[in-house]
Amino acid sequence: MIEIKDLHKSYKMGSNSLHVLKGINFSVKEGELVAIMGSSGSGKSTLLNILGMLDEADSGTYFLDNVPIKGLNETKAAKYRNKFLGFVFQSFNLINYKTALENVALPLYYQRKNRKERAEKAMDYLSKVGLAEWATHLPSELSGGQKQRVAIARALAADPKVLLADEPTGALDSKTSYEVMDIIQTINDEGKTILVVTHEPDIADMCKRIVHLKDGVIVEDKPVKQIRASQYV
Ligand SMILES: Nc1ncnc2c1ncn2[C@@H]1O[C@H](COP(=O)(O)OP(=O)(O)OP(=O)(O)O)[C@@H](O)[C@H]1O
Repeated sequence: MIEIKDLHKSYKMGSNSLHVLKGINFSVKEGELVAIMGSSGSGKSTLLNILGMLDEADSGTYFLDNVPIKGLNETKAAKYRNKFLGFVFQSFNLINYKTALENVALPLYYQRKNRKERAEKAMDYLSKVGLAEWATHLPSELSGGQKQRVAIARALAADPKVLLADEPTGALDSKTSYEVMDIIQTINDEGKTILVVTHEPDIADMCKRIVHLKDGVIVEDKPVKQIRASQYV
């Protein structure tokens, strides 16, 4: 599904250059639930922005569903992004004047689904995250965890092949964080490929595999089960 090889990225700042990603290699198969973990400044967001086609690497290759991303022009890239990738952000990014249902229906509007289909599908996705009863509420009337669940339902409504979540629990207390991760696990159990960027080890632990980034290089890439087993020997 995702294959990246020898990815490098630097940021230019005046005459200086900050080398942030220093030769990243990894691949993600369909149906995986992967945490990209690392401390602040390790390069997680930079990597996620490249994976999300919001930014380009300086060198290296990135194949998404066997298509090389570098060769795409902007229009094609946008189409490809909308078709393949769904995003969930730390700050939810909901539209404040739209109800929960309308927020979830938005990608369906862009897919030119008719009104009835939009309402039905959006309701299905809201139900999936346990918020059917909150359909007519505005984001301001929802808790942080509920807002994130609406954001997840919205991302799913576009039926992306891969869900990219950037610190999805970063603005939530631990109990609510676990509830949101429970939903992410359920969606993954149903087959969705998901990448979760986090700096919190207990959130990474709720994924199936952890890619540990440190100073722009991958220092560990292992299934969670294997990491847990090695902790008990
Ligand atoms: N647009 C930019 N211009 C210049 N430097 C940047 C830019 N974006 C990020 N950086 C720098 O690149 C390094 C990696 O940043 P990045 O945001 O990828 O790390 P991160 O692991 O996601 O950190 P955090 O958890 O704090 O978000 C940091 O030193 C940051 O200051």
